[in-house]
Amino acid sequence: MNELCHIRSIPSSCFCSPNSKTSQKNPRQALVKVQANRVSISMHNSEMKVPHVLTVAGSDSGGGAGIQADLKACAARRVYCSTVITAVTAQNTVGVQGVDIVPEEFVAEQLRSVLSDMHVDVVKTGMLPSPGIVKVLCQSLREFPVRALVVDPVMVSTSGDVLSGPSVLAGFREELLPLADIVTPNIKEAAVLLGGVPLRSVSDMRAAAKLIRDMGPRNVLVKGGDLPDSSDSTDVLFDGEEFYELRSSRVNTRNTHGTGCTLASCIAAELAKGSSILEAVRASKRFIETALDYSKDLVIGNGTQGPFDHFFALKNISQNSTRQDKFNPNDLLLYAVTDSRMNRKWGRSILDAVKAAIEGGATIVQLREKDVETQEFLDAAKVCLEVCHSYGVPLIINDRIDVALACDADGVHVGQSDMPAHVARTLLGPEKIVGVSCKTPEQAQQAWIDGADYIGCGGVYPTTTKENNSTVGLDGLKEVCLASKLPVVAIGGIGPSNAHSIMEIDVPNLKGVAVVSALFDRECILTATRNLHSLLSEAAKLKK
Ligand SMILES: Cc1ncc(COP(=O)(O)OP(=O)(O)O)c(N)n1
Ligand SMILES: Cc1ncsc1CCOP(=O)(O)O
Ligand SMILES: [Mg+2]
Repeated sequence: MNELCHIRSIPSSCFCSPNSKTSQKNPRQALVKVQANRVSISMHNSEMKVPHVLTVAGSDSGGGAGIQADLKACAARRVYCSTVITAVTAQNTVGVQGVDIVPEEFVAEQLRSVLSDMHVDVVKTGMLPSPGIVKVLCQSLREFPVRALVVDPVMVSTSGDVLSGPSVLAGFREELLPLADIVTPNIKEAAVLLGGVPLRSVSDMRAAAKLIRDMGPRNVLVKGGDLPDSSDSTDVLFDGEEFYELRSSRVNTRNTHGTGCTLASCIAAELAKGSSILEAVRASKRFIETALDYSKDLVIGNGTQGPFDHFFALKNISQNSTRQDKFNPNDLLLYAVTDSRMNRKWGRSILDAVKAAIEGGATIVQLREKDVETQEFLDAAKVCLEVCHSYGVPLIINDRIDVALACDADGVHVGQSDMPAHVARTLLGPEKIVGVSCKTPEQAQQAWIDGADYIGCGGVYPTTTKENNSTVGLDGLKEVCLASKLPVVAIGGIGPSNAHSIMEIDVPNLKGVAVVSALFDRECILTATRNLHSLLSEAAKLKK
């Protein structure tokens, strides 16, 4: 049995377990526990919960990986991050020019400074360059238990330079991994942990995950980004019972330096916020995919592997715009729009419909519930939001700004005769997503002025889902796209038989299709969504 508390075995309302040594060692936390007995830190009469990750890793002078990546990842995920530095590397986008290992006594002192004073939820480890450092870390974790331990078994840099030699392997296998809640090797690191047998396929990754789990960690994520000849990046998560194959599209870019550190830090940050392992991994993979996509053309350094931008969400702010762009236009690829009538016809709850669509690959979801009572709509929106967020998928509410505000949804979609888009923007603030329906170039230009994030253009083809809805056809769709800088999603009568003709329109801001009946008026939503998603992914690749 692991000495660390398992993340799922602790109720989210309890930070310090009653037997936690931390609460005895740290008078401030003990005070908090007695006074408040819940997840909070008392400060000047106000209570503020601060999820906290401690990263134990090496410094990268180039700023792309290591401690620097961890700090940026945690900040981007809105989690506090403290740092224990194990080594200082002289490093850039070309490679690692030098490594200076911090003496193990001083690593121990840093650990004590942080853990004896601050309430750390999750420890994440990166470069652990000597057996002595692995040992002092394990001692500290026993002395100051935390809620979860994420081990990124960093051994070789992206440039191929060795960061931790084979001397640390025994400490990893015997002491550190048995304490870990999750370990995140890439295929090379998994091979090293298992004594050198190379991994060449997803089935090798599954076998490796099983063998590594036998070393003691509760979950193993084998990252397949380096597998040759695959168009997707597939990672295998094994929790001792189930295997999950988690896919993301491979972004064609040189800027991948620091992805391993960032992924592990994001997982740690999500665990610190209370997510389950599966939710944390899913959200983190999605974060990396989006960050790489936004950063694919960045030029930092002259080497072969550049860093990427963790703060893509602030992109528009840094470009002097007043609008904060937390929205990724690529999310519009497969926009699933629910319909209460169809759910009723097939005897499904809104939640079941949404779950199936997300499982099938929907990249954004809209609740379009025209004839449900407000209370029912709000309750459904709340549970759907949880599910959507556990998959990193945004949830948009159709028409009802009040419902969007009440459940803190990611945004709203309004039509030309609904609440005007500029009013929706004012009510929701800069961080939420506002989508607006447009049929004409004039409406498309106004959508930009009003502060919308995207345009829904249609009906492109005739539909029975929306009554009295005139169609714009492929030409009308193209005109709307050309009239605006905003990303556009096509809607109306779209399904597997005609989605390709939409995606073939040669305009860069046409990002995907929004679909109701081709997903929700089907016997199996999962299969329908999966089929359409694979078709759209292929079409999007051709567009790039
Ligand atoms: C993505 C997307 N595009 C367009 C619409 C249509 O919205 P609207 O014109 O307000 O019509 P209703 O959906 O409210 O009937 C949409 N919902 N989503
Ligand atoms: C909401 C909406 N707005 C324009 S067409 C449409 C309905 C799209 O539904 P379907 O995908 O079933 O044709
Ligand atoms: Mg509407």
